[in-house]
Amino acid sequence: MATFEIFSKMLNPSREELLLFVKNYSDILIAALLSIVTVLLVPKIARGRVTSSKGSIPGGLGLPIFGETLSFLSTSNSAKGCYDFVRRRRMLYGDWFKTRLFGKIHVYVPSSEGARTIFASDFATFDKAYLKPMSDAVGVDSLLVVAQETHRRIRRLLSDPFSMSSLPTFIQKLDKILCQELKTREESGEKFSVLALSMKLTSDAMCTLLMSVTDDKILRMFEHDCALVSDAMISFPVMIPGTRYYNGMKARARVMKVFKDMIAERRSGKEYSDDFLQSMIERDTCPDNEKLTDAEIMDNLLTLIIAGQTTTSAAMMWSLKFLDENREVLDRLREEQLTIARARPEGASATHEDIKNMPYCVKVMKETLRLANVLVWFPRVATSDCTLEGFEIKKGWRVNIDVTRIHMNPDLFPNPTQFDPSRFDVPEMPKPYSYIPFGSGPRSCLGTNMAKATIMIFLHRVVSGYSWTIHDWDPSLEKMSHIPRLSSGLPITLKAL
Ligand code: HEM
Repeated sequence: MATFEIFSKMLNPSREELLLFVKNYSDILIAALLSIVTVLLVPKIARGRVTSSKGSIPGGLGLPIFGETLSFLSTSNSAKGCYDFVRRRRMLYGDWFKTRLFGKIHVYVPSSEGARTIFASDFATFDKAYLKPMSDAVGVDSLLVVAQETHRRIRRLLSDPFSMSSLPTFIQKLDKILCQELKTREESGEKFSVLALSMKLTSDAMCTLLMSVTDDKILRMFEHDCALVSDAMISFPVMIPGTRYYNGMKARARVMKVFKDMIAERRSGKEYSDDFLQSMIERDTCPDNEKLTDAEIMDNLLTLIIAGQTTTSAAMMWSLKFLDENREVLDRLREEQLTIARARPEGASATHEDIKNMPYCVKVMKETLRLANVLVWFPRVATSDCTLEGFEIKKGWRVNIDVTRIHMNPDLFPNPTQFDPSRFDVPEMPKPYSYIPFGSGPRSCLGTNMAKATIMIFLHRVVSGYSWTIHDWDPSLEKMSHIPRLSSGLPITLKAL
């Protein structure tokens, strides 16, 4: 193409090209625009670096109000992922640093001691705090964002489907879906993305467990729309068509409408299987503290699907990559898994009992979660002035437990970038709160047992049934994701053993 034509195309983009540009860069464009306006309106820009005096935390706060939001968004929009924003600042300021994002001062807490203090003071000195787009995505009645008293009630009522007693049924349902999906993919011989498969599996398993949804059209709608809502969690929260935030909020509205219709249908007297949604509806006549409002049911159904799907599916994807890179670990795991598979009658489901007999798989799962850090930090807000390890924290500051730093600290985990399940040969961790993939305390992960079981059943079926070939080794991370995931999704082909 002649140079003139190239320039002419750049200056006169097609409608599709413009839309694609807006979709990919809208958050950064909006943040850049707002930053420029601030620079013009505020006469003195306090760009100064805040240095460390005794008790104060070092860090650069950037522009007034917007702080380093632009840099955060642009790092999140790169192939290194949003945690690179933290990594770079740690190199500049040291382990403890502060920054300003979306108008709030954020402190990153890099130590297991700091994590312990925060977990122990959850609901007292600290409370949960999400960035605005995150709380908009899950809704004001979500377990993730409600205040202490409401949290206690909602958590108690949500706990049932995630108890140990519900696990055997969940494992059977998941195993059935998983076996079918793997068989279909192996038989087709075609390349597929592990991430896409694990997103589908976790979404379907959750929708079946919570609402007994089996209609494929509705399942695909949930999978698609919940992923859009999740994508909106890192975005600039303004309703401009074409942006991630806009698309996420529209998807949220569609999902809410389906939930509302399902609740109305069930109340109209249709018969339904015994599931979480039904158990909530049957509480209609209970006192207020023993039930959920419809808005609470809907926000929390969405929360559970998103919280369970994105985290667990990312861990499943990383587990296959780490195993492929560490063949001696894979061989040992396969030996264990084949013993279990061969002891089971032909065609029978994997069971909860099977999982209890997989000591090496437990270590592989734990090491995957340590190295993958699917939740890169855990956000809180200080509800009063306090100190953390001698550093002053002001009321209203965001305090992020930097679990990635803790899990990658060489003093706690020697040679931390190495995938080495044998670290977990010893039952005790090197220090309390040094291994916290599911958090701790009153806000710890509600789906811990389910997530562990899902990853282990996945590993069991893949490793004992198939070998795989990875078709793309590009280490780039997905852009604008709050969860580190390979942008390739890890494309593989399967071959039956
Ligand atoms: C590998 C998978 C998973 C990981 C690594 C993970 C991790 C976490 C962590 C670290 C927290 C606490 C965050 C904090 O303290 O700020 C959390 C909370 C939560 N998780 Fe998970 N999670 C996973 C899977 C699941 C699943 C399968 C579900 C259920 C469907 C789930 C539901 C929740 C909920 C509802 C909360 C909020 C609890 C509360 O605030 O009381 N998670 N998760």
